[in-house]
Amino acid sequence: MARKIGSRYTVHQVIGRGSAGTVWLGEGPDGPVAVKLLREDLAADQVLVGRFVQERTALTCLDHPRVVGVHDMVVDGSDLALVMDLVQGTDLRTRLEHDGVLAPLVAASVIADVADGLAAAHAAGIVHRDVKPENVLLDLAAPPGPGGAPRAKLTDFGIARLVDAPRRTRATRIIGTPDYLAPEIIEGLEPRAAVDIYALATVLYELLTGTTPFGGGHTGAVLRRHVTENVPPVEGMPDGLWRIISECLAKAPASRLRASELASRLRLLLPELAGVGPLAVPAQRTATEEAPTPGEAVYAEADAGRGTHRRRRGPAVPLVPGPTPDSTRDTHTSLRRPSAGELASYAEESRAQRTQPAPGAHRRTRAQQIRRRRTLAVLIAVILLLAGAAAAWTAFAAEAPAHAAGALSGAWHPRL
Ligand SMILES: Nc1ncnc2c1ncn2[C@@H]1O[C@H](COP(=O)(O)OP(=O)(O)OP(=O)(O)O)[C@@H](O)[C@H]1O
Repeated sequence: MARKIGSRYTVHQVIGRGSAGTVWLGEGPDGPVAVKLLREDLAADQVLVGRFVQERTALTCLDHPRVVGVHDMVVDGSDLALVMDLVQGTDLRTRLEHDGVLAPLVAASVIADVADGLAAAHAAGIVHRDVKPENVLLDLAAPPGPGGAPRAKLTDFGIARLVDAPRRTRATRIIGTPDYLAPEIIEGLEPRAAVDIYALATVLYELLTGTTPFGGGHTGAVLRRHVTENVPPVEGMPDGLWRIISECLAKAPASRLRASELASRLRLLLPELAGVGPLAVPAQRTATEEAPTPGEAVYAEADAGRGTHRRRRGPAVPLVPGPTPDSTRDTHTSLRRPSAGELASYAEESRAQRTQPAPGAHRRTRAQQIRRRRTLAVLIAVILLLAGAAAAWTAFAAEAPAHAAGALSGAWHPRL
């Protein structure tokens, strides 16, 4: 079903859905484009429309091969649309879901591409603020990079901030996706370029291990870990990659690499990563296993219905035509920022949990608890069954002589 967007674009087919709207395959005066049509409620928000128009230049000025370019913005009646480069391929989340983990060479090459895009954005004074696998598109039509790695492009610059900002963002709220939030954002500092580096290092860790370093469980637990915990070394992780990840996940923003440094450090490592197989990682965790501590319970509401770990799906433009992906998932979010007291209590909880040093270990302990509870339940059931059987036997034994006598006499009498 074709539909006109403004006077210059026609859209034909939905190629994906995100929390802010629907992405369509379209046609413009210069050829095929991707058109992100914002949700009606957002498009009807005059403050939001005003902000989009104000930021038009910032959004459309970024021209870099590793960034999905925004060519145009259309405000037309009830339509508010961003016209973008059309990327033929898939997004990094879908690739990760398909593969589980990526080989170190492929992961490093993809992240180096994204770091190049970020370097260009940061040089232009733009902070992305929502770097995550969903916002990295893999251009499968372009010649592959080292080790056959697909070329990556970063998309959705500033969209989370624009969409969340007008009505919901106050000094007390956080914009972003919990797993990728730098600690300084949680502590209330103004997000600078280093927040993107922290998020990108989180993505690199996730590509290599299949899980984010501080994710899992309720949002409050995730925020606490960002602020108070350090990532323990991962068995089998190539040293060079581990050093880069640790530097970029530093709690102090100033200690992190800059985007251009990150890109060049990763590229220097590529030759030694050639031929290194993907890490052997344990089975995926189940995020819902972890119950919130009292301090974290305040975030349960933010988690409800959002499914911070629901992962999705959906190609950008599939090279092989298939069914239209339905990618309805709320990925970025506006959260209440924890108070200083809550952060301090998170730190206390962290100290109390010293026997559970790593998020992975934390989750394993929780799984063990569940197993222990199940074993206990089975034991109690067996004990109750045995007790019942014993009581029944005692009662039977007490009555047995009389029954036996009656039965014997009853059995014999007729024959007498
Ligand atoms: N420029 C593009 N070219 C091709 N496909 C795209 C493009 N931009 C987005 N897509 C696809 O459209 C889908 C939805 O993208 P969108 O940016 O709306 O949401 P998201 O980033 O996945 O999630 P959210 O906006 O909730 O963070 C994704 O599957 C993505 O792969």
